[in-house]
Amino acid sequence: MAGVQASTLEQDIAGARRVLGHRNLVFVGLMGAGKSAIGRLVAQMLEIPFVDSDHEIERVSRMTIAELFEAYGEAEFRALETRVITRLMKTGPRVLSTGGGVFMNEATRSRVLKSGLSVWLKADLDILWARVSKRDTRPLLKTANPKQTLSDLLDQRYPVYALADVTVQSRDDVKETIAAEAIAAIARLAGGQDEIQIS
Ligand SMILES: Nc1ncnc2c1ncn2[C@@H]1O[C@H](COP(=O)(O)OP(=O)(O)O)[C@@H](O)[C@H]1O
Ligand SMILES: O=C(O)C1=C[C@@H](OP(=O)(O)O)[C@@H](O)[C@H](O)C1
Ligand SMILES: [Mg+2]
Repeated sequence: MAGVQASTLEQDIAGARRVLGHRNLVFVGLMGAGKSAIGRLVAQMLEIPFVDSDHEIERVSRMTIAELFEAYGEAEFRALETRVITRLMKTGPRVLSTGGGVFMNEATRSRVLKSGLSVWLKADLDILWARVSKRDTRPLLKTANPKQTLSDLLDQRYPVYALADVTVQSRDDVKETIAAEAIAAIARLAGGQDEIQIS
């Protein structure tokens, strides 16, 4: 019944907000997983602020991600990304959707695991490819065989993304359903973890 589902969602929202406390909810995962789209939706549902690290980088640099890669190279982009995430992790709560490389940085990952709550949006290669191939905004995929590049990144990164606190399967279902699943998964952490304070 719709009423029962609605009240369950409301309970999950309240539960997730309690579990989160002052922490940031950090979405991690590969390009196309839906971190930006689902993160924004989850923030709306939890009624907490939303920040996308790529958008924040574009705002402070006044350049697009593609322009940054082009002008300064990946290393400089990563340095900027680390600075932005480090700053954002100091206050909360908010939903923070990261770029796919953020959680691969060991120091950043430790910071997120220590003071945030991380959700890995996990998706199969074909779903990721179907989504990212519609746009050419991702410089790492400007290769001779971008699907193979994505597949290689998946092999390298999935063992690391798996260190996130929660895993949610991102699939071809409406975004609201995936967002609700992420919220339910966070609510289920109640009692399972000590509150971690932001330092
Ligand atoms: N569950 C979904 N169903 C349909 N389209 C989706 C879903 N999740 C994400 N998308 C779309 O896929 C594309 C990539 O999503 P995005 O949020 O930018 O991923 P990421 O930030 O992880 O790279 C966007 O066009 C987004 O609207
Ligand atoms: O995986 C990566 O290393 C990257 C992912 C992108 O963000 P999305 O994961 O939001 O596409 C963006 O930060 C940049 O192109 C690099
Ligand atoms: Mg994104």
